[in-house]
Amino acid sequence: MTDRLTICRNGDPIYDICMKTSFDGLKKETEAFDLRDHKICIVTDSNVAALYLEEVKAVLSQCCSKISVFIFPAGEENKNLNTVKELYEHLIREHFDRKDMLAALGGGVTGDLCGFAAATYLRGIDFIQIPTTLLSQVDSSIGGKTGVDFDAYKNMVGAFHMPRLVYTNLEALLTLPKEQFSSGMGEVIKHGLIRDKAYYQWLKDNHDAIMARDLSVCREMVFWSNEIKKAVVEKDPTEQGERAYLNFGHTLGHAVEKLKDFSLLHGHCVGLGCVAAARICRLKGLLTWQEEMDIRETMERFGIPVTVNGLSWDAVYQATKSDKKMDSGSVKFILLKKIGEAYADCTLTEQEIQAGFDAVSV
Ligand SMILES: NC(=O)c1ccc[n+]([C@@H]2O[C@H](COP(=O)([O-])OP(=O)(O)OC[C@H]3O[C@@H](n4cnc5c(N)ncnc54)[C@H](O)[C@@H]3O)[C@@H](O)[C@H]2O)c1
Ligand SMILES: O=C(O)C(=O)C[C@@H](O)[C@H](O)[C@H](O)COP(=O)(O)O
Ligand SMILES: [Zn+2]
Repeated sequence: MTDRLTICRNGDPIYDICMKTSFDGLKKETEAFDLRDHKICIVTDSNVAALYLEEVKAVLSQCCSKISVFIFPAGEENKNLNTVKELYEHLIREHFDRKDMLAALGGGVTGDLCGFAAATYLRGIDFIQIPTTLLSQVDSSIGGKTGVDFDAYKNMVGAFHMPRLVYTNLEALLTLPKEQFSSGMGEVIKHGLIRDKAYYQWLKDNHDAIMARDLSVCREMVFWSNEIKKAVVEKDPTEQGERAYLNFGHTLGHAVEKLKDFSLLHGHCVGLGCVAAARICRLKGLLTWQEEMDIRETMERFGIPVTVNGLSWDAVYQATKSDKKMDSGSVKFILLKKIGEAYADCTLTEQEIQAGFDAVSV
């Protein structure tokens, strides 16, 4: 199996996704950018810094004249404009110019935040993604969506800004806490549900090896998810249409994430949102009862909570309507025509959406 995918636009290559089992190959990949007279700022969070910063710094310093480091406290609650402001201040202090580069070393929080700073600092500088969580390896590092939360509204401020490279070290999965691994599985299962029934089946068949983090099976999984995301974002890079399918599970998921003050993980909220959406699909006659239950049980088997407590429907509905996915006043909801095929529905009534929420609310 090849260890590389290339993201293209109109048939022209834009950037590569490399899947390796160490950070060593970063040297060769970044040499291509000829940074001998330029600087790189590694942006990372406090947890990842303790694990991987020194190793990555040592590799990058072989092909770049100066390495600078910006470390912020880990957690979704820091994916905001305050942290971006601190990063801008750091870059100004360190005299970063348009030819210098940022490197996002970490999970989706780091990638989204660093990518947004790269999109806006000096009207845009280059950045690379070095994703270290399952979620960031399968989803957030690819496709150029960058941004931060604003007033706890998810990704309310952002930009499309493509990385120059995505360098995935699968071995980083081995240090990931269990709940973070299962959070990534929420997005992985989503990929199967919206686009590829065979992938969904393969995930169920390989449950034990995946949860044991067998790296050869994880590699196949990351590759398969990357292929799905590549196909979607190449066709619709700025979400004019089909890219919205990647938002399956997110409409209610984002509302829960916000209302729970980010105490629940993103991928878990997405999984919960997929279970709620599956109920709506079943009530609309698109999925059978068995299929709805299969989706619920699959999420549970991969460690994703399928219930949430303490949320009122009114609060959830208000938060849902304040998310970005509104279309001329209606909530744009992603549903499944069948397992493996998504579509966007702007006609759901409040009662239909509430029936979905009832499937997960306790
Ligand atoms: N841009 C996109 O297309 C996109 C797609 C999906 C999700 N997202 C965003 O991604 C974010 C979630 O990303 P995430 O789940 O990676 O969260 P995260 O970045 O907060 O990482 C999760 C936790 O794991 C730690 N960590 C990271 N790598 C580790 C490793 N190898 N070993 C041990 N610990 C490690 C981090 O320090 C953090 O505490 C959300 O903000 C979500 O909105 C963006
Ligand atoms: O890449 C996309 O497009 C996605 O929708 C992937 C999602 O998993 C991700 O959480 C994304 O950030 C959500 O999109 P948003 O526009 O609602 O922020
Ligand atoms: Zn997501």
